[in-house]
Amino acid sequence: MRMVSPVLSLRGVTKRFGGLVAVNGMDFDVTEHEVLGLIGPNGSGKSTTLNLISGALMPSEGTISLRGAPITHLAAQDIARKGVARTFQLVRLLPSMTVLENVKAGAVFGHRRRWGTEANAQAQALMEQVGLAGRGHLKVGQLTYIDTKRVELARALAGDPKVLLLDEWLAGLNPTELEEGIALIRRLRDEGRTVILVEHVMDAIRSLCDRCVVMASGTKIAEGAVADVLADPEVIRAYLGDDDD
Ligand SMILES: Nc1ncnc2c1ncn2[C@@H]1O[C@H](COP(=O)(O)OP(=O)(O)OP(=O)(O)O)[C@@H](O)[C@H]1O
Repeated sequence: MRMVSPVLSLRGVTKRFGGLVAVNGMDFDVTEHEVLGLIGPNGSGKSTTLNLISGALMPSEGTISLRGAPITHLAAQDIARKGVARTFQLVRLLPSMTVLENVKAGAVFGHRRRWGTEANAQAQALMEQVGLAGRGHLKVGQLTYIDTKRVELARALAGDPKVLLLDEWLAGLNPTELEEGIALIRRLRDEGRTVILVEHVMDAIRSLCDRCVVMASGTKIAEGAVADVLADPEVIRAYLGDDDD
């Protein structure tokens, strides 16, 4: 059997906030070109897990490795530089800057730095890819909600990340936008990107993910092929106990 070495590995990753264990001994791998869904009821620890991977938070225990090299205690900007890019649940862009400037900022801070004409050319290509062609001159503050999300995605892609973390990127979209958003992520998948998708939209998980990891109360309760995991009685119980879904 051919061994596929993981792009990203978590081993025993734990995060405590005072007495609360928000993430409890998480173990999982993401292999190259895989779209891994990270799902679970509200408050189960998904965003905290992404924050630990991207370096916004430090784990209390455990190890996070990128292509076998530990990144556990690096600062967020160093982790970004090594190739982990993310989008946020609440879009974080520079509102007084243009779309083009925001996308190019991603090329400066990312894994593969680009400047000048090279950064411009790449930003134009990415804007086209995410559906923002011709809108590079607009200020981000003038955009519709879905377009700000497109900018965030293009900015995250601009540094050529080895792993892309999408934190509820589809949240808040109307049904038409949702279809466009899913198609957009599918294209990323088809071009071989490695992605962790935190998402409440189950149709998106079903249509985009190879595998998923399910969290409940900070702990991994299931992992595997999407259809199997979603049929797992423990997973169903965890979701039924969640009043918000
Ligand atoms: N900075 C923090 N300080 C204290 N507690 C926190 C902090 N961040 C998260 N928590 C708590 O950790 C737990 C996990 O939260 P987290 O946001 O990771 O869940 P989630 O699965 O992403 O939820 P949602 O689906 O609602 O976004 C929750 O109980 C939350 O209140």
